[in-house]
Amino acid sequence: MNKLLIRGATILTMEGPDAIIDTGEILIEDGWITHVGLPGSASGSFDMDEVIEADGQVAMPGFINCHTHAAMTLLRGYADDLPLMKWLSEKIWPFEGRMTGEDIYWGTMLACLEMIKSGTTCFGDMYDHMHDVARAVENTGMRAMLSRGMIGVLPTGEKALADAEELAKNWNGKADGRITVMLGPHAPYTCPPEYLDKVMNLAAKFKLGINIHVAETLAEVEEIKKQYGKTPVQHLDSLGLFKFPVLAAHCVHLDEQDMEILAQKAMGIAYNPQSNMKLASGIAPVARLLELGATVGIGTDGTASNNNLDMLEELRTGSYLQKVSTMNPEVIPAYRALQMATIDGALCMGLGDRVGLIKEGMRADIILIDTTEPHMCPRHNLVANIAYAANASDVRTVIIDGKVVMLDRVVLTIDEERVMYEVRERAERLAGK
Ligand SMILES: N[C@@H](CCSC[C@H]1O[C@@H](n2cnc3c(=O)[nH]cnc32)[C@H](O)[C@@H]1O)C(=O)O
Ligand SMILES: [Zn+2]
Repeated sequence: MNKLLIRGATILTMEGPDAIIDTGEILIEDGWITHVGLPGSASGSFDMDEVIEADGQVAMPGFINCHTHAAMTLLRGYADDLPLMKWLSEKIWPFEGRMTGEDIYWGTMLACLEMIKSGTTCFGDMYDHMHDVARAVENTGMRAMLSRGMIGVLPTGEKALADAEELAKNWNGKADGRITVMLGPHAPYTCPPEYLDKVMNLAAKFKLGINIHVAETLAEVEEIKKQYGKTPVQHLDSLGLFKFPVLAAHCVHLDEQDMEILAQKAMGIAYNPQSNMKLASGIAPVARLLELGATVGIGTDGTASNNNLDMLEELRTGSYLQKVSTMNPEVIPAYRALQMATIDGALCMGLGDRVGLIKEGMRADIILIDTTEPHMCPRHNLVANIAYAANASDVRTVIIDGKVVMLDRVVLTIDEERVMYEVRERAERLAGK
């Protein structure tokens, strides 16, 4: 058995606003959190394989980015300052059409590197060549929910379905259980009802959830209303999509009935504040969705529309944006924002029984954040300091599934130089330079 002890840290368990343990310790055995408590309370702490001294640091669950397209790091800074439909059809899709599986592998490696260095331990992905994405997840030690993006209106629509089936067969539950699979029909405007029927048949056959972009822009809502006489959410509901566990990304333009449907029937909603701001898609009515009882996680979306994968930045923007758009500073307080970026993100991807809390019986996805820098001083409120003041570079150490993947800012599973070299070369080639 492998035993890892973290001691000296202040533990922000995320089990509740008061569930904070000062200078506590966490025992991890074979990747499981088996003890969380006061100093000296871990039984048999003398026979550890590894001890991490974490004085001056906060231990909390790793961040969970519940909506991204990891390999889009290759497109970071390639096409900015455009609206969604023009951005996708004129810039992004032609570039993506030139990508190979190897490109996607290296793009995902860079994303994993960036995520680990900013404290993200788990991400939800939707892309192409998912076998290569899975390889990167396996090699870097990350945890991920993977879905093959499927665009039904393309000639490759049928192949995408076959790929999705392959992905489920080959990778669901693999990489020591760190990889799970969902189906990824891209959006209602790219997947007509007959195509979504096929997706639902696959979901039933393989017992998979569905990851889909919904109601991202006003243009989408108008188009779907014109075609089907219903809002995107009500259209999907009438097709029976919500009989399956659905993770709905964006959900920016909703009416009250849409919000009730999502609150009652969706497994989760991925809120992507920075992407929605940058593409000027709009502001998702998250404060209202939460009032109605919806589960909302936070996503960065891909780095072509963000342009980074920094979850601390994202949760802060997400909270501030709701405050200003409702003109109510009380909505999404600091602790709520941290919940959305951890346990609620896990729930959105069906992983809430496994990760998102520091609690006995959960897998150990834990980050250690330094609190000794000037911008974290004084400590009136630790939660506010983390949610509103911490930087990605304050994340010192990252543990995923009980394995130390970054120790004191050195990523142990990835050759940083090599990854950046590969991505630079490939990005240039893909851009046609
Ligand atoms: N090219 C694939 C599908 C890729 S799925 C994921 C797609 O979502 C695209 N994407 C990224 N961000 C967004 C967004 O915010 N809204 C809609 N699509 C997005 C992304 O560029 C990518 O093309 C095929 O052969 O069917
Ligand atoms: Zn997306």
